Amino acid sequence: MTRIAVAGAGAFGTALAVALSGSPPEDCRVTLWGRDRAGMARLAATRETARLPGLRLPPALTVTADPEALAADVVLLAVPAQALRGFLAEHRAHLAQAMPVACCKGIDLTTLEGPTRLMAAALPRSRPAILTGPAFAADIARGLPTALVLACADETLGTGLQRLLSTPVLRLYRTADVVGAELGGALKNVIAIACGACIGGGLGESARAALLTRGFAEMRRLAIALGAEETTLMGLSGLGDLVLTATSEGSRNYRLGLALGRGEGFDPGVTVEGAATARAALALGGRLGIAMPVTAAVAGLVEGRLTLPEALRVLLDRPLRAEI
Ligand SMILES: NC(=O)C1=CN([C@@H]2O[C@H](COP(=O)(O)OP(=O)(O)OC[C@H]3O[C@@H](n4cnc5c(N)ncnc54)[C@H](OP(=O)(O)O)[C@@H]3O)[C@@H](O)[C@H]2O)C=CC1
Ligand SMILES: O=C(CO)COP(=O)(O)O
Repeated sequence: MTRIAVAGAGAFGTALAVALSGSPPEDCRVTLWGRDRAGMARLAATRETARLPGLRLPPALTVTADPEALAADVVLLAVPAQALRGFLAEHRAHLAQAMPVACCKGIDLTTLEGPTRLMAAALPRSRPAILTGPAFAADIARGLPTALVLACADETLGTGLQRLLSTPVLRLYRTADVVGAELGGALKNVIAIACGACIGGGLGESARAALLTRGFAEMRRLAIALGAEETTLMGLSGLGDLVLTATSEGSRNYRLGLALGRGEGFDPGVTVEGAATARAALALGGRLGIAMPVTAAVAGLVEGRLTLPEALRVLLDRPLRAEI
């Protein structure tokens, strides 16, 4: 019996827990853990959540706020990237024996580290993995076909996780390039905000294609400098997730961009990973001497330092150069 715990009962954690408990690939038991005791008691009773309207939790899925549930064999960490460090510090003891799998997309603003480095620092005996790629929680929860990538430096552990976490409709690919997988997922959110702002500001689909492509060049430059393999960025976590989130109103990052472009407000309670990650990526780029003009424009927009016309002018006034 393999015990899988999903930590974080938001949209993504709930969708993953539902997918895994609806069609257990092996002899395993799935538990969804959330920090909000009253909310988890309500979820256990109603089997419904406002984060995924229309979904009913399968009977096989256990729902709890008891942190003892985190002492499982495999724990999927589906809390936002900026909350991960605090979550790991708080629950280190429960997670000590678990195989942790990050399910978040971002770079920690304080340490400038990705999720797997945070996990390795907090849980030194673990071999961290990350599950990432192009899939909206709502699509996974509805059982639509999706593909993600499971990254783990240890190929044997990675192969085991790939098998354990795949379902007949959730197809996992595998890579040992943990850095590339986590940076692809983190950085695409920044470019999705840029693309949303472009459309929201009425700049047109041609401009969005240019931003998406030049933003992707920026993603690759930074990721490779940090040790990623280019092929990983060309895959599901990177190009695949960028195409999804930079073109769909299903993406919260894209919707924040739309709001910025239109000069509208945006609910600060919504998880939008690209806002903090833009600042973190810019800091990393500065440290490594890598030009990141699109990321700088997004950071300026999000922080209110730049208007959309000003951000556009900065991008267009850059010296003409070779396309690399
Ligand atoms: N939604 C999607 O389509 C996808 C999301 N992801 C990634 O998944 C991650 C989570 O996003 P998502 O589930 O959508 O976000 P949500 O906003 O839907 O949920 C976030 C969850 O994290 C919980 N949480 C926040 N801080 C902590 C903490 N310190 N300790 C414990 N729990 C905490 C929240 O609890 P509370 O409700 O109590 O605040 C909430 O349940 C993000 O990195 C996102 O990029 C990846 C692929 C798809
Ligand atoms: O990462 C996602 C899909 O792959 C979800 O994107 P948002 O966080 O922008 O909603």
